[in-house]
Amino acid sequence: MDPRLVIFDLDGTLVDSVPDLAHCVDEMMATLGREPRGEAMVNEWVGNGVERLVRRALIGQLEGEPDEDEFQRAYPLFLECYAANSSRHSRVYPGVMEGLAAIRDRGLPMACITNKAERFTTPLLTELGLAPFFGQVLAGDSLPRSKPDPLPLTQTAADFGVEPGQALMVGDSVSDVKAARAAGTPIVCMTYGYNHGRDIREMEPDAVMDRLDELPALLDSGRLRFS
Ligand SMILES: O=C(O)COP(=O)(O)O
Ligand SMILES: [Mg+2]
Repeated sequence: MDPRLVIFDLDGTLVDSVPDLAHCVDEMMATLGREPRGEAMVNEWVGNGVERLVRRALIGQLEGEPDEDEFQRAYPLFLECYAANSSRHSRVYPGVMEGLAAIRDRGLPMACITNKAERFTTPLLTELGLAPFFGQVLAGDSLPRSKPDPLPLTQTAADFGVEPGQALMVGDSVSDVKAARAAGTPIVCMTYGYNHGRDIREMEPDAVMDRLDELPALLDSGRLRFS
């Protein structure tokens, strides 16, 4: 049995966005007279929106808060850089276009839910040719609460006229798993994404995939259960 809606996360699931994010983190750090962080560290800090990424970059770790004055100087620097560079080096992962096309050809509606801010989400989806696949896109600042809160998932399901348990979420991080569990939506995760340096299998998604074009076979296997 197929889901009645498939919801995709963006960063780390569809798009490898770290090259552009790290470039702008490092530009920002240089302007502040500080050391660059580099792609490996930025990889661990993506997933809770660009504001949280900037805060993490300033303190050099996942948890904690930077000096507020420095954040107020830093954040506009990052935003300006990323507005001009959000899809310069970002690429869809191998298998993504094929996987999305296969789900579309199966007649299943698709939505995208990201914690990336709306002003960056829309251009990125458009420039990488992903926008036409999605009937709806919710960004990190589209609603009062974002993933790991279930609100974007329950809202999207309602907008498509289905129950959350009739949808499938495809993500890459603990925030996706928590949001999906809280919404009652089955969740499959990509093994290659960004999960703060942890293997996503630890969060026990319903299944994992190495490439998105494995999704049709996973649906055919009957391993996933929808209400
Ligand atoms: O932190 C981000 O901006 C990316 O978030 P996403 O993985 O929800 O797309
Ligand atoms: Mg993600």
